[in-house]
Amino acid sequence: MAKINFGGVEEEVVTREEFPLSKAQEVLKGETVAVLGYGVQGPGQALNLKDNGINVIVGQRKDSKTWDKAVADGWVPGETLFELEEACERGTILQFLLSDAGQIALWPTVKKYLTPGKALYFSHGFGVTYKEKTGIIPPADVDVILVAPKGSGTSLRRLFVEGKGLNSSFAIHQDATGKAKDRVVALGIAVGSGYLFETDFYKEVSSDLTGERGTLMGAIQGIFRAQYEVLRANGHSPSEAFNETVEEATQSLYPLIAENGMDWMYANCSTTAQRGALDWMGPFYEATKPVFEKLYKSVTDGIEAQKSIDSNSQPDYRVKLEAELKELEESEMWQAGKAVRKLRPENS
Ligand SMILES: NC(=O)c1ccc[n+]([C@@H]2O[C@H](COP(=O)([O-])OP(=O)(O)OC[C@H]3O[C@@H](n4cnc5c(N)ncnc54)[C@H](O)[C@@H]3O)[C@@H](O)[C@H]2O)c1
Ligand SMILES: CC(C)(O)[C@@H](O)C(=O)O
Ligand SMILES: [Mg+2]
Ligand SMILES: [Mg+2]
Repeated sequence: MAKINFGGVEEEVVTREEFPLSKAQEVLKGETVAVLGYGVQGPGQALNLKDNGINVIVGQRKDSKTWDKAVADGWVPGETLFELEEACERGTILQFLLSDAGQIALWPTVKKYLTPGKALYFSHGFGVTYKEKTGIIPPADVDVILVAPKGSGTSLRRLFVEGKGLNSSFAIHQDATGKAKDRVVALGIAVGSGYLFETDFYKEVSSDLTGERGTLMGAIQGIFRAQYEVLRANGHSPSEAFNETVEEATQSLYPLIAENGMDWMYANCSTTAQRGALDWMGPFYEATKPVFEKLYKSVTDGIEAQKSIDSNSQPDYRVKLEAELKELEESEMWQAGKAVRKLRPENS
């Protein structure tokens, strides 16, 4: 583990320099990694593992769209693509990458194949942390490990192909074999992570549920919508409101933050903008901090997990989610966005 100073706080992390891919390949050479589920994380992790020379198979429900997607991605039925149950039998490391609600339904099947010495791998602390709600209680004689990429499986794959990597957290819930640390770090490197930082299942699930409901997804839509509506209500055109709210953020200013931090993005804007942003960051902070506190409490009280299980276990959960996404898509702001994207020079 490398000791790195993060803004004055020292953390031990794993980098690709100290744990190179060749070491990961060595650790995993006798293993069959079975990726169960081929939704968003499944393809990203499975394809990266395969391209990194790891022995990997995919388990998926036959006669499903995602089975066909797996075939289109090059997985071969009967060789590297199997029904879920057969993949569970063949795998020595079972990567449980069904949706969090789907994991509850498949758990009795997976459990049957968790013979001593195998490893059960998650990309979220959800199933194990909320065991009273999920029933996921692994047997004591298997390793229980986690690698949680900090981003979408789609980005995990895209960045890997570009020679980059998403950072991931890792955790060990159970070390039955004495090999859990090597196994989890090797998997973290082999799925295409940047650097790895250690956590535990509880901290992973509480931070992750907060982040996606907060700045990463929920808050960003809330704040974009609020500003867009104020501009529109005051007579600004959709073009002006969308460019000033979203397009400039994603195309110009956020990439500058990604490259060199907030101060550097500020420094590349006018002094007029800098003065105003420095004055207004306070009121926005004051207005939103209580919302983040409320959100974190809702997460740690288990309310967010319960809501997610209740709604995503319904037979028609996908149809309902799609209907809500459609509402977003059909809103004026995101319709304006569609028109703006079409007008980007690279798209016209
Ligand atoms: N989506 C992401 O990019 C992302 C990022 C980090 C961590 N994670 C975690 O990774 C895991 C997988 O997430 P995902 O978003 O890829 O999942 P997903 O919602 O895309 O579903 C994955 C697969 O589960 C299958 N599935 C759902 N219910 C099932 C059932 N009852 N029986 C059999 N198969 C079923 C679906 O067909 C699909 O192939 C979750 O624990 C999630 O929290 C996801
Ligand atoms: C990609 C995210 C939001 O980071 C992940 O946590 C998820 O649940 O999909
Ligand atoms: Mg999440
Ligand atoms: Mg996340």
